[in-house]
Amino acid sequence: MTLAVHATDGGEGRGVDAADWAAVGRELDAQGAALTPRLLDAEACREIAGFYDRPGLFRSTVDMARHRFGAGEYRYFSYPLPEVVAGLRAALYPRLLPIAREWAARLRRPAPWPDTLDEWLGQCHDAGQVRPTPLLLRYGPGDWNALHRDLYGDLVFPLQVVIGLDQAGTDYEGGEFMLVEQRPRAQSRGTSVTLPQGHGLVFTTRDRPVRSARGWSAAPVRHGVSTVRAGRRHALGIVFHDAL
Ligand SMILES: O=C(O)CCC(=O)C(=O)O
Ligand SMILES: [Fe+2]
Repeated sequence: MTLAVHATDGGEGRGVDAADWAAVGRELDAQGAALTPRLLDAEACREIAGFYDRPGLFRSTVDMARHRFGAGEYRYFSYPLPEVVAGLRAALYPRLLPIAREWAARLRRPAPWPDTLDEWLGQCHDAGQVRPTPLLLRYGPGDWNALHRDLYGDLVFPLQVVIGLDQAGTDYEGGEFMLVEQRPRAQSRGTSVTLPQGHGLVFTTRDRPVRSARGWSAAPVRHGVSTVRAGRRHALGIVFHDAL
């Protein structure tokens, strides 16, 4: 599918402030996912992809085949996060917060998220969720990511962002980002998105409100990546709650 890109000025590289966040919220309601304008230029994307070769930046490496998560590898950053990753995480959080709160209100759930990422991470850390969750993924031919949810404890921020770091069709083939939404009392809906380099895709971490006969109900959402057929694909994943 093609998702609309929401920029207020059409400019590239203007970062988080250039996005029309109200439009992102509407697109999330309609599609369950929404693209931001470009957040990182090509050079920044290459630099971040290159972080993968610096094991000192990471707390752990996951062999996806070994855990039956798919095939390929990803690495969780350690604290302190590289400045660009920490900056994006802190800048995106307050933009997604109104959407998170609105969703909680629709679902009549508590909205435990404070105004700043630092305060929210403080709550996570007090609850024992102390390990950083931003991650860098590297896929080669034959690699894929099974449908999953990035839940690491009771404390959950309901939205997350993935940034594609390569150019689809040039750097790699295949490797579409996939979402599957389980609809209440109905068959599931699938959506695939080819991540445009440097743009963020905002999507649902656990479940999202969908209209039902009597108001709203929560539709569980899983995400994954289809098999990369050629080349190499990197993605930066930004999750806002930390892990136990
Ligand atoms: O590689 C991707 O596009 C998805 C990675 C992922 O699972 C995530 O960012 O949580
Ligand atoms: Fe994920």
